[in-house]
Amino acid sequence: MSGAGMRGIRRKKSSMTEVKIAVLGAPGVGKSALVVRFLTKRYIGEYDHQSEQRYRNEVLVDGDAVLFEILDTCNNNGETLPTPETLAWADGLLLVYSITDRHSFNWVKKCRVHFTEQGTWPTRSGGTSPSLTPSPPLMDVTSSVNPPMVLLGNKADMVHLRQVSAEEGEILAKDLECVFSEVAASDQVAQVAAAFQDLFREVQYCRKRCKTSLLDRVLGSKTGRSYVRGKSDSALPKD
Ligand SMILES: Nc1nc2c(ncn2[C@@H]2O[C@H](COP(=O)(O)OP(=O)(O)OP(=O)(O)O)[C@@H](O)[C@H]2O)c(=O)[nH]1
Repeated sequence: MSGAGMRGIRRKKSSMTEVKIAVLGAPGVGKSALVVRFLTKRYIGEYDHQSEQRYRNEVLVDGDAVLFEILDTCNNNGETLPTPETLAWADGLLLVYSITDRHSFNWVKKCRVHFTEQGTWPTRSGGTSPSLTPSPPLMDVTSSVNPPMVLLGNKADMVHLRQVSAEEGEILAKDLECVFSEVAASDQVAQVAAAFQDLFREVQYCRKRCKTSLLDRVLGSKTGRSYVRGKSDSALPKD
């Protein structure tokens, strides 16, 4: 990000919130285009397909600087499902398909089954890939919870080639209990940024919920809290 772009960001290095996001999807759905759009506001049209890329950048969310670490994954054959290492590394997942590619939508559906089979957000003490440092434990690994996710139907500018309806995206998002939107990395800056920011808020909510449930357990509290996924923390009832 340019110096000018960073000028408005309040720098609180020591206490800056960090978030690790893995961008997952079938080949060619626009993963790199979305990441580059979010971090630089630019769209360059052609991107490296050979290897996964990692980015670290500060971005302003709700008035605070957040350090985004983003893994732009590489799925060369279109069959590979997210590895346990990637899932263990990430705080949140951006699941991407292209509205012009039915196979890419099916790939995300396969991921959903894959998560269910795993039964839980993979344990943080699991294996680490050589290039990835695991985050500290986020939540109780014995609980069965979906990872914080956002589902994106990319290439929404190509409606004439649409193969997946918006309704299908909404249904899948309901299933995954996550926020959904259709975007076009090629045209939209704000909408793409909003998707990453929504995911960050989901991760923050999860972190808070994890702390709360631990506290509940320690204090023996029986009070339950409900959460409407997709709402920002500000929309949640105050303790
Ligand atoms: N029309 C249109 N094309 C897009 C959009 N987003 C990405 N593309 C194009 O789709 C192609 C693939 O985009 P990438 O960002 O490389 O896709 P990827 O998912 O990272 O691809 P792999 O690295 O092969 O997995 C490129 O030619 C992009 O320019 C979009 O919103 N609309």
